[in-house]
Amino acid sequence: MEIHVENVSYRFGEREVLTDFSADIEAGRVTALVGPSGSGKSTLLGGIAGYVKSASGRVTVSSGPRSPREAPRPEHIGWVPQGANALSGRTVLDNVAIGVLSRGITLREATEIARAALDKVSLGDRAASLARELSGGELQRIAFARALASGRPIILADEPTSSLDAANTENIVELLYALRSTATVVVATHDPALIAAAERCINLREA
Ligand SMILES: Nc1ncnc2c1ncn2[C@@H]1O[C@H](COP(=O)(O)OP(=O)(O)OP(=O)(O)O)[C@@H](O)[C@H]1O
Repeated sequence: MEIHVENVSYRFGEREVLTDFSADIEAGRVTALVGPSGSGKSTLLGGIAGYVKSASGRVTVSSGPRSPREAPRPEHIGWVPQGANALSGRTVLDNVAIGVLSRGITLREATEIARAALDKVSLGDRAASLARELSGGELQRIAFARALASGRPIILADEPTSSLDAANTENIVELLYALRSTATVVVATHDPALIAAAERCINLREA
């Protein structure tokens, strides 16, 4: 799915963020939103997700260049929160299946989808572990597995490697590359390793 950001400005009280900002984000590659602290990376992710409303301009999504544009809906967006965000006393499998169940499918189907997503993030062998037994890097991968299992066409991740070491960062980069064949992947980041790996960087300060 493509994302179209057209002349948006966001306003928080007196403060304006991203004045008259535009960008088109294509499907099929990893896009990084970069820029100094406070430049509006998280705000723009929230705008794409549809929960931060712009003061002017609009954000729309479409399934291709010639397809009609529409406002992003919750069912378009897989949101990957930053850092540890799992139910610590539940298994890794439960943590992923819980999100899938909200689609109204059977427990058995949800479990199968969750297992496939865990395999894709290389956590298949930890499915029965309790989330509290996992490392920070593994917890971040659970968050990606949830977004993946949701089957949503846009995956948004805010600073997904901010608390990770080099090896775990490399795992996340590989994961982003794997995800981009089925979803449009956008990350907000300061991490030089992730910026170097991204196929496109949108610099919010220069825009
Ligand atoms: N809900 C809010 N209420 C008031 N101000 C806000 C709100 N959300 C964001 N801001 C302000 O908007 C500006 C941009 O914030 P945002 O979090 O988007 O920046 P960022 O580029 O993601 O920063 P960082 O790299 O530090 O995470 C900041 O000055 C911030 O204080």
